[in-house]
Amino acid sequence: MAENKPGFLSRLFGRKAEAPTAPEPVPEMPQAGGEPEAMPSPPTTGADDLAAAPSTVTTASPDTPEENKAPAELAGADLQPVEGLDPEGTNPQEPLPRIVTDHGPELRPDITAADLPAPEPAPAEVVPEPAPAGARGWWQRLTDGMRRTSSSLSDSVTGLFTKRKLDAATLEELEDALVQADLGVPAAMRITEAISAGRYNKEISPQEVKAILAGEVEKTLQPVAQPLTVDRSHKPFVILMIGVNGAGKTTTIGKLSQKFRSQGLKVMLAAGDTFRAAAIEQLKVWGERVGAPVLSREQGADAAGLAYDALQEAKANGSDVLLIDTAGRLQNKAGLMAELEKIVRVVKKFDPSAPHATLLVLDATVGQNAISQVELFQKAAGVTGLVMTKLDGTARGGILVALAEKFRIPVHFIGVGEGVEDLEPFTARDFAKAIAGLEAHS
Ligand SMILES: Nc1nc2c(ncn2[C@@H]2O[C@H](COP(=O)(O)OP(=O)(O)OP(=O)(O)O)[C@@H](O)[C@H]2O)c(=O)[nH]1
Repeated sequence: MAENKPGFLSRLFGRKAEAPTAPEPVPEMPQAGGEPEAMPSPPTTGADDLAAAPSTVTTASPDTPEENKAPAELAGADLQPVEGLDPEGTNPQEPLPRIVTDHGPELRPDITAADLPAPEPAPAEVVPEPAPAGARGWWQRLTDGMRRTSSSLSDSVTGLFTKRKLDAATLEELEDALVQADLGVPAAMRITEAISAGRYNKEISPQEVKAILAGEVEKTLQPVAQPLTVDRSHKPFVILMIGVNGAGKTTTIGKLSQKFRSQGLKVMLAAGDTFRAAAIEQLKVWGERVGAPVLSREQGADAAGLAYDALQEAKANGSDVLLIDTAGRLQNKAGLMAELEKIVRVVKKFDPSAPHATLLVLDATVGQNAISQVELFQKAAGVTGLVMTKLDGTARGGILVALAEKFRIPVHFIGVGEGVEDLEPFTARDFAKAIAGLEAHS
């Protein structure tokens, strides 16, 4: 990673630190070497170190016109065209296909089975089995999940501060370790300065450094650590799930539904990722598992129309929460953005206050690239909250600190594994302690 930061010494001697203007997009999906087009899409593992795995990134050929190239923000997205899909998602004449509802009435009795194209068999998608309930406590799940980030930071701290005086070189190395863990330059500088304050040229124990680190991280995260509250005055409370493909939207919908169901809420799901048949199937499996009806149509159907019908049905059947899945890839960035804008517009026609929450799902393994994803989706759909997934698959968990510092968007949940239980409400103190490698009650 090439982030520019003034060194500790130069700051000490007065060179003014410049805050970084734009983060450098870092494409993070593993590349198996040069030409990924012909590769089949492998299942996403969440690990960021599988250098030998075939790439899922679609790379533009040199002949691709500039406007059709995938933007850096969609690094990791699998931008494949789907025949018959309106690329801009704006065709009002698009015929409405029959609605397939797993539980509940058919909404288009005027269209019969004979009108339908033969269903395309969807490739099977593995949906992880739920972990036995109560197998691990929340702290255990959090620290297990955060182990790669915390051990990388905590090893650096222990290595740097064991029986060593706190001097400029040590602080510089600490700053580098914090930047490597994706906390961002401003936070890394602030933390280093907090650690050096009043202790310069003195000995400081690794434990003390970790405590100061945790305190500073907590201060940054505190304002954004906000629970997702379902406002019961909206029935249904509509949650739009957005994010690039593979970020973990569908899985997070499953995990969230489980939480809502266990609170006694009636939940309905809309399979708005009509781009990929497997995504529709995956959502149905989750729906069955958590006991939530899923409204879906066939692959390639108009996602905005489906969202509208889902809202109508959720209202009719008294659902408390409607979760709408969306595609994370389309032909190009313009297509993806147009589809999201259209979904929001159409949902508002039914209920001007909806969507009541628009959650951007971010994959922690993409590191700094998460910053450009927030900017992109913010423009298209107005993000109200973040869910960060796959913190268990990366040492780059510090990206949440950089995001909090830059955007101040609420962070509701973090994903620390593939199981249904592995979605933790985001709390600043716990996350800060986990990242610094401290015990729960230290
Ligand atoms: N390790 C880990 N894996 C996760 C987590 N959340 C999701 N995954 C996995 O990430 C992969 C992609 O998740 P999906 O839910 O299919 O992602 P999506 O954003 O819906 O992707 P598309 O349907 O392709 O748009 C799946 O294998 C999930 O099991 C997490 O917190 N930790």
